[in-house]
Amino acid sequence: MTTMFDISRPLVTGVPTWPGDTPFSYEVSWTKEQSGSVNVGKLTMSIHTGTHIDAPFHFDNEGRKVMELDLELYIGLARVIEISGKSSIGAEELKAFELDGITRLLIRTNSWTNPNEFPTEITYLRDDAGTYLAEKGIRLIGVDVPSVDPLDSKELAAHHTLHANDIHILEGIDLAKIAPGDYELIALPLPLVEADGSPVRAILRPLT
Ligand SMILES: Nc1ccccc1C(=O)C[C@H](N)C(=O)O
Ligand SMILES: [Zn+2]
Ligand SMILES: [Zn+2]
Repeated sequence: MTTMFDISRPLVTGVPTWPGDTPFSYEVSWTKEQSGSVNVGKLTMSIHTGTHIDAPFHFDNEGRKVMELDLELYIGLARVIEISGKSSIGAEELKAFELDGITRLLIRTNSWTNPNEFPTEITYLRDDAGTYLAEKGIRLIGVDVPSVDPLDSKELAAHHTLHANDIHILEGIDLAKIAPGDYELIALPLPLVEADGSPVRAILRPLT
């Protein structure tokens, strides 16, 4: 019996990053031979690599940092819906789904087709998605792509509208094997006091 689905993208040398962003690197900087007792690893990465959350400070200098976010939102009942083959998603597409009573919504767009390369085009959220989801009571949105906005967007309309409606953002989850339905989500950020986001280990557990 499957007790959990790992929806995190593996963090490994060569993992795709935003063009021009810091490459991911893990190295043993102090070997067992050198230290006499242990291997000690060193990690270098952009926070917006693989599966991660954005804190509002990422796109708003006055915005909250990771430690100020509400941890409760990253654990609990989440609904997975699938909306494939669209260039963008807004209120119109979302209206087709029953979202009453749902706090966390994960959207499987299937638009990041080759996980070994950074995508050139993704399904993004239109401006009216944030207002519609807020009306429905959604507080966390998760997507299977690196951004909720178009990849070349500078205005980041979806990020700002979601934030204005107090909807937290989870990006880069891997939903390729996840059937639509309800699950328990766990995707906790690290206690990075100053940070604009955090990598997360995201899992879904079937409801019992
Ligand atoms: N890391 C970057 C490097 C360059 C340009 C954009 C980004 C982003 O992270 C944007 C996106 N809004 C994101 O939250 O993932
Ligand atoms: Zn991000
Ligand atoms: Zn983002």
